[in-house]
Amino acid sequence: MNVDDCKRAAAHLAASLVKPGMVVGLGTGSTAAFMIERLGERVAKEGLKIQAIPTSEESTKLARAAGIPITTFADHSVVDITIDGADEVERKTLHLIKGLGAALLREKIVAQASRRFVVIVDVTKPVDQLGQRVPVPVEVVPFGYEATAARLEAMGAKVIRPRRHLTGELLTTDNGNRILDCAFGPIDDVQALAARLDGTVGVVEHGLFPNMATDVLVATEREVEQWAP
Ligand SMILES: O=C(CO)[C@H](O)[C@H](O)COP(=O)(O)O
Repeated sequence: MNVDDCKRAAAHLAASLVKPGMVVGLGTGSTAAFMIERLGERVAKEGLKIQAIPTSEESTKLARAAGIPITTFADHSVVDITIDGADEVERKTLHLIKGLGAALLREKIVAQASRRFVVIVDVTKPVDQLGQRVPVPVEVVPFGYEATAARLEAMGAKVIRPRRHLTGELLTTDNGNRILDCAFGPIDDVQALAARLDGTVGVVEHGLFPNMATDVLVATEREVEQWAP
């Protein structure tokens, strides 16, 4: 199995947890895309009746193309289940880094409103300590973002301003904000760092998701492991 096969296996298992009548949060990224495709098949073939709240414009497009009905928080304040990918999962705690696809703000709003938050990853994502492989993406308001970046650097981060692959422009989120990728290295106290980022002026939201996952499905070459906190 290659990485895409692993992502698909985790995505399909997660899609099987969705039951008729549920409001479903749809994550963003390549693993979530397999899950959206599978839910679309269930809607078309089994007549599965669900309503979905996507976490990005990209996932909204995929859901529409897959024939999944879309709803919003104006009609549903609680989401039954959200299924989303992650960039790192800390093995012991199941704390997450998310948002390298720039959708972290909507992802966190939807995850926080969910009864169940199922994270789907391939075997490359679990780590012993968050921050050991990837930076923490931080969504910041455009005004004064250079000053916010300096603030984050003073907190010990190496800050990278990601650009769009094709155009080279600075990345702008679906919410019109900027992303700063903040490499802190291995993070000893995830909740303390999350609190410091929460308290930083100019920061809208960050990609640390401590104590949020209710289930993590990790696809290895042989099976999909199911982890719970
Ligand atoms: O948080 C995310 C997007 O903001 C994604 O879930 C995360 O980047 C994982 O993506 P992929 O499944 O493509 O590896």
